[in-house]
Amino acid sequence: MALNIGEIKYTNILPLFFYINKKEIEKTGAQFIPQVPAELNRRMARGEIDLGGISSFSFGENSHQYSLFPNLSVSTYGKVGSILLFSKRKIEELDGKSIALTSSSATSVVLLKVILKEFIGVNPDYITMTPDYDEMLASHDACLLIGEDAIKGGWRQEKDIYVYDLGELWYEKTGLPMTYAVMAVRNDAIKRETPLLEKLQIQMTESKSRTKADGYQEMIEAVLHEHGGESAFWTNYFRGINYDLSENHVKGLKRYFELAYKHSFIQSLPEFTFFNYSLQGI
Ligand SMILES: C=C(O[C@@H]1C=C(C(=O)O)C=C[C@H]1O)C(=O)O
Repeated sequence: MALNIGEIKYTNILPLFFYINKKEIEKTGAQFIPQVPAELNRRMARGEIDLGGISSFSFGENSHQYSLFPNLSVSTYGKVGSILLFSKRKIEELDGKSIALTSSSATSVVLLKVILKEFIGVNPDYITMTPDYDEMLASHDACLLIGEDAIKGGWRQEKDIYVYDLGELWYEKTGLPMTYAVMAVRNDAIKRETPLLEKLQIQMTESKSRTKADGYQEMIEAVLHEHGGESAFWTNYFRGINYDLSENHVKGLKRYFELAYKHSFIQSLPEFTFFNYSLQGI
């Protein structure tokens, strides 16, 4: 059985995939599956995807079956720019109000709930919706969007709408980085496909360094073509994201899972197991 590889279809993870030699990988029969995180999470839990950029929350829910690619993630120390709560009211005034949550996310949905419950002390009602800024705000007091849905919502700069960046709120409250996505592999695939997984690990790690080395400029040409916007915006966006998974990132994730557990958003605390840790420095 060839390897199925999940690729988050938002731009935030692109630095880890941009320079992968997909043709070479696909020659083995492997395929890349671009999808929103929530769909990749589901397919990976069912065993239809073997390796994927997935929501860190979903890793936490299935950690006994997954291992992490070392030193790869989508994280920030503070502002992320693409995980945004758009609200008609100040965040402190959302108690008892209704918040529409994007159906594409897992990490950020729980991050929002944790922040509101633990740090702000409000209890809104939540409803999950297909991401659509106008429809969500037409019938709810606030909405949570991620990825390009959030970025494009931010570009609207609507007065009367408060915009909260969850990465920034998390950092203010905890002083820790937040990791939104990890590169996880199913343990059953490791036994079957070790050499190909090592090749992917090396290529992703190299893609991370190479995109960073030119300030993401070659990659941004492709992003501009697909999404528009200003080159300076994207440069600032990718420079604000941190693609490592250091001990400090794991500390941030552990804090996140402890709070999620405290408020019953997750059933148990995850274990962190790594694939091929010895290659982490490359
Ligand atoms: C930075 C982002 O990180 C993401 C957020 C995720 C989530 O909330 O589950 C999952 C993967 C990442 O794509 C983003 O989508 O904007």
